[in-house]
Amino acid sequence: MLPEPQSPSTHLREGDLSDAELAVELAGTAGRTLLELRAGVGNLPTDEVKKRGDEAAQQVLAAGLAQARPRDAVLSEEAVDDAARLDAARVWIIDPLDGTREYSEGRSDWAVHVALWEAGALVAGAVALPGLGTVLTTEPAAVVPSRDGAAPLRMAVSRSRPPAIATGVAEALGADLVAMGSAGFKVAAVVRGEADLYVHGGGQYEWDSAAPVAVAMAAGLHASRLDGSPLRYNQPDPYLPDLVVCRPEVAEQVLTAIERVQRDVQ
Ligand SMILES: Nc1ncnc2c1ncn2[C@@H]1O[C@H](COP(=O)(O)O)[C@@H](OP(=O)(O)O)[C@H]1O
Ligand SMILES: [Mg+2]
Repeated sequence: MLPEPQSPSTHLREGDLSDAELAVELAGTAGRTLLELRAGVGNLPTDEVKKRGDEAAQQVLAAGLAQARPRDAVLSEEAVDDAARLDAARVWIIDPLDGTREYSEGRSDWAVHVALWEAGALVAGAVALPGLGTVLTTEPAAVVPSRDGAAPLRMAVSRSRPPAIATGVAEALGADLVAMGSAGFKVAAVVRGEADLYVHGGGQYEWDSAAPVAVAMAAGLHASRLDGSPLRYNQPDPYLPDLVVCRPEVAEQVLTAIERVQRDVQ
């Protein structure tokens, strides 16, 4: 039996939960709502399932944030961007349904992202993985399992639009490619020890990576742009087209491989 979709408004009050606890609560609630919705859609066209999923999850997160953090700004994939966020001290960066395609296909590789940016840094976040029945968060941080250093690296990439750079980097590292949907699910695969790195280029937005990167960095993983520079959030243009998340012990090797492959294709 799936849990009843809850309206967070029934019990969320300002100050009841820490920021990380709130992120977990909201991402988990949106995830359960999405599972319930999908179980009840029958054979609706996939575009309609995507639309309903995006809307339902947005509604849960927006209502919960308005209730529990009424003074904070929000940047969401599913809402009109309000420039007031650029002057706000605290901004929630949310992707109500990441991996919309996979969700609509009945797969489990999709996620709900809730992150908090405060004064220049990601300070709290949660990534719900409803298909796996789990939520990763920043506090308590996830514990990344150890890996067999002799085994080939496993590199998570987009299953529907793998970036041009992916194959070259995998070859340079002798890595096996593991294709899956959703930026959050791929970062979570590295956190969960199912993959060792995630490389993306060619297009994405702040909401696709903010919560996953918050969770990954809290767990001690490396996260940066492909050129090794820091990922910056709450920028005027939320386009943030590339990133790499990997185990810290392979970060230097991975960044060197990316640099070499990018130089070769130029
Ligand atoms: N080239 C690109 N341009 C813009 N967004 C991209 C992109 N490649 C991936 N994304 C976004 O990143 C998320 C993960 O994609 P993928 O599964 O291909 O790795 C998806 O988010 P949404 O599902 O929230 O739209 C997708 O839209
Ligand atoms: Mg997304």
